[in-house]
Amino acid sequence: GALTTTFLGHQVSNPFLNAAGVLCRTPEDLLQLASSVSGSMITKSCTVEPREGNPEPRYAAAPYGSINSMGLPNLGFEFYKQFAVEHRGKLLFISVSGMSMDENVKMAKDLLPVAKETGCIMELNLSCPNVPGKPQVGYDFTTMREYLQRVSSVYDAPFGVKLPPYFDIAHFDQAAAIFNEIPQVAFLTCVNSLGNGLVIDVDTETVAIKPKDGFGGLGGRYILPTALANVNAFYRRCPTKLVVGCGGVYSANEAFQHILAGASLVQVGTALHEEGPQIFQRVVDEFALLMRAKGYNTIDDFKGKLKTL
Ligand SMILES: CC(C)(C)CCc1c(C(=O)O)[nH]c(=O)[nH]c1=O
Repeated sequence: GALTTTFLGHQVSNPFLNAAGVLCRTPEDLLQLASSVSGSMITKSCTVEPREGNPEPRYAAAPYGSINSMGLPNLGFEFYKQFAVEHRGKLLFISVSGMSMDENVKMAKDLLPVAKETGCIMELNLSCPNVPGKPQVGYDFTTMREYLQRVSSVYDAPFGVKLPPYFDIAHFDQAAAIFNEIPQVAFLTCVNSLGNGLVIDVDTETVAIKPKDGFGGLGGRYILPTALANVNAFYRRCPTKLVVGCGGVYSANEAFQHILAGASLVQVGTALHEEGPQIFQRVVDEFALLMRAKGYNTIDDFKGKLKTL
């Protein structure tokens, strides 16, 4: 169909998938995704050991999106690796977010044979925690470069990185320079939630989530312009890499913006959490109508073709 596209040699029926973390932690979640219309799917960021995560409420819907401090609840690397081994059908991404560089290197090394065997693709979450007192790895460029050098030295297959949003042109330049040094980094997923927002309920005069005094990552409508800027900034700076868009996608309209900005695939997080996996059928139908209305036959007809003034 018109929405068919390829990603690192894998054909997908449409460019849509879930954002890591949403509807992808448990076997029940993953079955809902596998049986949805999404062209591909990704698992919850995992650590070597299973984790309970933070006390609830740890996710809250907000007027223009969502806030979360889940705390990396996941069933452990072995579960998601085994899921990849047994999975048949749509393209599968495995999100990895170890608690240390050693943990990430270990998971990458263990995932490699499964990736080569099954065609699943690793997405390394660079919002993973760093040494306490230091910023997340995605904001610590020295550590980020070391992470990517060490992972790519044990993982000789294409992989991607999930990036926090950047806001300073110099940071786009410095981050892109690092990614361009590492050929194994085949794609950049922009963006993870906007870190440490605060949602307040005026009636109760209280924060929305329990962990971290209510501080958490923002998703949804709050983050679309920032997500688009990050997609386009890295699309322009990393011509040998693919970009995956994530942030603020509720309909074909925002997905089209992400693809115009340079995204090859488009992830849906907050809107998927709020609407459920039937959102993929709705967005696919809307997207086909939008392409027809604009006279486009394939995604490549308009990918990255954003015009400037
Ligand atoms: C924030 C971390 C817990 C360090 C990583 C997992 C994660 C979470 C989470 O599990 O809290 N939420 C997000 O919006 N993005 C993430 O990357």
